[in-house]
Amino acid sequence: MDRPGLSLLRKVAEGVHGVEALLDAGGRLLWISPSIERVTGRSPAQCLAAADAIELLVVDTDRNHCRRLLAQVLQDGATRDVELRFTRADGAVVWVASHWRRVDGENGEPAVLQLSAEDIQTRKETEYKLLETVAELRRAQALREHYLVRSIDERQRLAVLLNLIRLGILFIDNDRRVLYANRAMLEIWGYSPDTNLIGTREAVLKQTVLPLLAEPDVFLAHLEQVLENRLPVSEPFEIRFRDGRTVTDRSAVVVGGQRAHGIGRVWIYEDITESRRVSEQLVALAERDPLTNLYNRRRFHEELERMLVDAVRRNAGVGLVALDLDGFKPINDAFGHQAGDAVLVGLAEGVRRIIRRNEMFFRLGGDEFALLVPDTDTRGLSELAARLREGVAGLQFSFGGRAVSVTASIGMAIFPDHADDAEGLMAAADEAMYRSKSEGRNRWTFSTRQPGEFSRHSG
Ligand SMILES: Nc1nc2c(ncn2[C@@H]2O[C@H](COP(=O)(O)OP(=O)(O)OP(=O)(O)O)[C@@H](O)[C@H]2O)c(=O)[nH]1
Repeated sequence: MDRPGLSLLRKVAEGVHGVEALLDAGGRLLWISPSIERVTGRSPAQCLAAADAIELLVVDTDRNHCRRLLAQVLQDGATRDVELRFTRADGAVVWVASHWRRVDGENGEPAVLQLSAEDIQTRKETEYKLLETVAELRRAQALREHYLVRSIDERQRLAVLLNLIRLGILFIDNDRRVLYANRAMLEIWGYSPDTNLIGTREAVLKQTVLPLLAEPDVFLAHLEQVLENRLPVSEPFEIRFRDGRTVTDRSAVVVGGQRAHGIGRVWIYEDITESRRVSEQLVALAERDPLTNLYNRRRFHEELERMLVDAVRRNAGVGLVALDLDGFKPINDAFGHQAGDAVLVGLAEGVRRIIRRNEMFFRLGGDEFALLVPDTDTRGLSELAARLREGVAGLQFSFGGRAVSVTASIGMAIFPDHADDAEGLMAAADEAMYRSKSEGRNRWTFSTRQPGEFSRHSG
């Protein structure tokens, strides 16, 4: 090639955009294009002055690979393309796409290596970002799947649990549609166990359940009160069913995870029929005499105290009537215990018929009875006593073909005329009753005590 052609070629080589370099077999730099300065911040002169250009320009982890490539390309003449990293003068790393090619010398000159390198840093950064984004997406996806599996498991566990418990659970969403109902809810409200209520409107539910209720209007008013007032938690409400069941309901607004306002309302139903029956039975056992079903001595004391407090507040009188059967033991002895029982039951029924609704009759034990009479005075109590005496004496029994009757000795005292407390009143009525006994039985007697005169006449 002639000289002008050579200088033109040099100009072209020096003006190339990418980096072009020539290296000998020892890795020494023979020539490098000025573009190296744009890519690495090092001038061609600095590069040429370096004893080992690979060490100067290539990051340490890629250097050995470069040296091997150099040897291989020079040896077999096959071109190679590889992405590697250059180090910049400021310490930063620049990715380049490099092309390695052997250039054979003319006239016996040794072959040299032509290295062409394109700056691909921007592309690499984009690639990295993309990879990071993909990795992030994969992690998020894995996490979502993990939580999905966990939430399905959780839901299964919850569904089994909710179907096992005896409380009815109903979840109504903000569109007033059923979102969830457990088995106990279906049972309480008379649905078959396989009914699917999900999506059913509240209004439709109402239509099916109202006919089951003893007081549908009361229930509707309760629903309205809870829903209109948007009560966060409603108080327990008793729902009475026509078949005799009693169910309580309570409800609460459910606040969603992300929404500040509620996402619906959960209703809890509890059938308390059985527990109510048992507790009523227990109360009855505790305060009633099993033979006559009259209130017992325990309830007598409670009522006496209560009536006295009430009487003081209202400035009224309370009458206490003590009633003891005459000659009861001989009935037991002659006709047996069962006959005695029949007399006690007959007496209870007979007295119940005589007394008014606000008067309370108690069996204190054995053949001993008591009556509490609110708002009374001497005259009222005398009239009652007369009716009682007659009523008892008029009771007719028949045991073993023999007609049997009983009489009662009655003693009376009035609060506050004869006593100013419960104990005093009982002592006064007892004393009067014993006077009836000692004066011939089958009669009624008033106490002669004065308030505060507790034990003067006792004994
Ligand atoms: N059949 C029966 N007898 C009872 C019951 N509780 C107590 N008694 C009996 O009632 C009798 C009460 O004795 P008393 O008060 O002396 O009998 P009474 O013959 O009426 O004597 P007076 O009151 O003096 O007339 C006793 O024989 C007890 O065994 C009961 O639940 N059933």
